[in-house]
Amino acid sequence: MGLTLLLIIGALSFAFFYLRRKMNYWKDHGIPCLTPSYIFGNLDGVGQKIHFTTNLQNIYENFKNGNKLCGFFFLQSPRIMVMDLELIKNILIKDFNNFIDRGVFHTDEDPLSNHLFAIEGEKWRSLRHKLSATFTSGKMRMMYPIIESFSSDLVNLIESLSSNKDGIDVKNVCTRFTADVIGSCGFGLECNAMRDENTEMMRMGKFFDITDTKIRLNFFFVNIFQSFAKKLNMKITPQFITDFFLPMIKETFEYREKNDVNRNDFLSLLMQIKKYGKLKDEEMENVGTLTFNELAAQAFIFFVAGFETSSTTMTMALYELAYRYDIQEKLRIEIEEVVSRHDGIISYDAISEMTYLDQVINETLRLYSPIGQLFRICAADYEVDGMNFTIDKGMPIIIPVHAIHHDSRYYYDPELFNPDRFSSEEVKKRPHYSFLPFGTGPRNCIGERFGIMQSKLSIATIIKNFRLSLHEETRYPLLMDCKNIVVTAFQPIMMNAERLM
Ligand code: HEM
Repeated sequence: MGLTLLLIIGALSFAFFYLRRKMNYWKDHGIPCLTPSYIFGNLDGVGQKIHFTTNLQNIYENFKNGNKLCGFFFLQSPRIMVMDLELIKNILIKDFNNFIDRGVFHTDEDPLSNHLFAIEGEKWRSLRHKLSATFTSGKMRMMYPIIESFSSDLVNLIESLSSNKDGIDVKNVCTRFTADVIGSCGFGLECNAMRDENTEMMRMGKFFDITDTKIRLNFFFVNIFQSFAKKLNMKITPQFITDFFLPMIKETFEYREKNDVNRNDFLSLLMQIKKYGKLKDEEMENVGTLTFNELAAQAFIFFVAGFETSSTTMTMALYELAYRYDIQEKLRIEIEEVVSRHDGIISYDAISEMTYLDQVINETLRLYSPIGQLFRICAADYEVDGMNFTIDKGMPIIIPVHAIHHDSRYYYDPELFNPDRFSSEEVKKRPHYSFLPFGTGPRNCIGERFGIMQSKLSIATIIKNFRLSLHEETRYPLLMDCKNIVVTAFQPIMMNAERLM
């Protein structure tokens, strides 16, 4: 009995001193850090009372003045938050070769996990090189008619819902539009989500809406304890997603190969790279072919990365426009004017000329960045310019995009939705790298053009055809859902839409 008690006391003391030493990491390095708790580090209340992004913003606000970076603890693991814009530039661009990877979990046992967002080093570089050709402005122009073909369904859907006395659930509408667009441009599928919201694609889209506790815990576990999770043969992609996507991509792929089908979508472009190591009719070097699993993982990431981000951007822009009649009216005047010069059609050239719409979207992305932070891993010890401090090899780095976008040093009255901040004169007054909704540098968002094109077309279509206002039960500002990893409102955003003739 006495020995057992002694052993327990010994083990507890060891754990205590081990943790205390660990949690002194930043203090020992002379780097500012909020006092962490031994169990949750600096994540106390995250996912319960506070969103991860807001938590980072609080840390940022504590240390932003006079510090290039600060430390924090992700549970017991030390991480760095970089706040200085020059240092951000160095990490994302100048010294990119030392910060290529994000440290996202992926494994060969989970074929859909080996996608561009997660893979590392030279493998990433080679794949990115291959895929870049699928996102040029020429390719966007080519895909535009596919997206445009959904405009009439969008108008019909809103019109059919507009008599609902509880208003229109705007997130639901935007998600259904995005499911149809991405299903079609990604996989050549007719999802019909705008005609029937219970389609499989909509159910799959909920994958990123990580409020399901089991999916959420698995997601965090595999990412935090990566080697352990690999030893346990764990996967990041839920089985029901793999069971849906892999056969669907395989079936479409085999059908197209057999029947020599060529369509202006991502799958066709990926199939060309798979077969020829390049796009078929283009003068470009052979960049090496893809395996079927590599192709499937890329088609899948286009869906995951494009789905929630684009529908959130559309939703939040419409929410702000419904609240701010003056901005909505100014935007409508621009849309009418530009469209009248393009035979009444919201064509690719027409949306390219809508500069105020660009400003509205940029301001939405500033205020509600769907991805609130960027991640990088330090590949080799890195001396920080102008500081007597070296970032250790393997250290995870976070760039707090949301906090920078809400920093009053860069954006006066930061909580106010004001698209005028993005006029070319105002943009020139701000420092570079104070606006990073798509990241920057060689590992920025590859789908930026597609995300913007889709958001612009849908917003222009809605504002041209409807006058929006918030339903009386929709609050302003919104209460955000702290459980979700992306920016999502806690309650549905309900709106009224009056048809314009
Ligand atoms: C408004 C819409 C979107 C936003 C705000 C957004 C934002 C981002 C951000 C912040 C990153 C990380 C960049 C970095 O670490 O520097 C990223 C990466 C990525 N995004 Fe997007 N994204 C959007 C739409 C899309 C779309 C439509 C697609 C695909 C069709 C896409 C595909 C990707 C991929 C594949 C990556 C990983 C790139 C790499 O690691 O090389 N995104 N996105």
